[in-house]
This record gives sequence, C-alpha cells and structure tokens, in this order.
Amino acid sequence: MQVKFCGFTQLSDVQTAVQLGVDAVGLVFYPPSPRAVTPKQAQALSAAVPAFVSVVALVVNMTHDELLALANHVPFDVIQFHGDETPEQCQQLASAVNKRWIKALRIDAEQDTAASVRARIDSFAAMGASSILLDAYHPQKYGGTGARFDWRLIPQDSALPIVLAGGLAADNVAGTLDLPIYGVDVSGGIESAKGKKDAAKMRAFMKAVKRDRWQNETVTDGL
Ligand SMILES: O=C(O)c1ccccc1N[C@@H]1O[C@H](COP(=O)(O)O)[C@@H](O)[C@H]1O
Repeated sequence: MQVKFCGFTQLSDVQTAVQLGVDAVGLVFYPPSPRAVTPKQAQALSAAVPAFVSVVALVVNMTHDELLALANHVPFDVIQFHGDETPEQCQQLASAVNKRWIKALRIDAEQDTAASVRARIDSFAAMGASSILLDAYHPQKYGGTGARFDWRLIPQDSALPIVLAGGLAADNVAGTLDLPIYGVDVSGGIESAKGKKDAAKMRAFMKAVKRDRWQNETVTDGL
C-alpha cells in the first residue's frame, strides 16, 4: 500500500513525513486552499524530498500557462488534477510539461455507481493517466474536506490503480487494507491545524497502514 501525505506548508513536517517512510508528498497549488503554497515555498519543501519519494503537485483547473510556469519553478514528479479537468485536458496539460499525472474523481453517492465510476476511470485511462484518485464529492469544495464516501462504490476491476482519499486518519485507515486499492492519500487526518501536520498523527497513520504488510509472511530460503 502506497501512502501519500498531502498539503504540506512547513519544512519540518516534510522532513518528518520522509523519516516515517511516506511514498509521496503532495503540495497544493490552489490559492483558495488553506494549504496552498507559492512556488517559492514549494521549492524549499521539495528540496527536502529525497530520491525515491515523489513530489506531487495538486492543481485545480490550472491553465496551460500557469502549469508551465509552475513546472519551470518547482521540481515535481507527478501532477494531481483535482478540479473539473476533462481527460483530454489532463492529457494535453501533462504532456506540455512532460509529467505523469493522476486524476481525482469526486464520488457522489447520490449520482455514482461502481459501474459509472469504472466508466469514468476508463476515460482517463484512455488518455494516459498513471492512477486515479477517488475522493468524496462536496458541492462547494474541490477537496480537502475530511469527508468520506461510500467505499462500496470503489470498482473491483479498475483500469487504473486506485488511490483512496477523503476523510482518512489513523483510526480508520486499517479499514482500507482489504479494498481493491493501490494507495491512500490523506491531508486533514494528519493535521493539528489546516496546513500544519501533526507528527504523532502522521506516525500513527504510517503504522496503521504499513505494519500489516509483512506480518503474515514466512521467510523461507533466504528470500
Ligand atoms: O487540501 C486541500 O485544501 C485541497 C484543496 C483542493 C483540492 C484538494 C485538496 N486536498 C485533497 O483532498 C483529498 C482529501 O483530503 P482529506 O484527507 O479529506 O483532508 C486529498 O487528496 C487532499 O490532497
């Protein structure tokens, strides 16, 4: 299970997350968010991320020129489109900056079914997405709401690896370990205040996700 922590604004929090073994660090480039960072802040934060840990740039309805400017100033690895971007727009924007990308789909229990979610995933897979992120729908906000959606809407046979987000925290993430997902993404559930991560919550989250992975494995033949 891959773990992405998102919404960093402080260097010490990034350093703590890296020490805890996080797989990806998310930076929010969406000015209305309380977790938004400037390119200059992001340069300093990404400099604390070593090789083999990904820096993910979360953007919401960013224009081509804005994304180009961002890519020229901040060394990130993956784009997370978290707005209303179509599959074609994602493909065009990401290829303009030569980056891999994931798309966040906001799941509305009143509108979506597992089949409709699967169809939406297919449309982004066809345009070259690396993964899909599933988050809870909110009528006024694009994300970072702390809300969960009905996990029964996660399709079993997705065309893309699924990253689950929305209202995760140390006390509920163990419940995701049997779901058909590739990774989890959390922001509010590891914070003491918006944009300020809590070291104890980050640690508890990592323990809850990673500790089960090998515990039932028997080491044989030196492998
Ligand atoms: O964090 C934000 O402020 C944000 C703003 C706009 C779009 C997405 C945002 N965050 C992402 O939302 C999900 C769920 O967050 P949470 O764990 O429920 O707080 C996650 O991918 C965040 O990175």
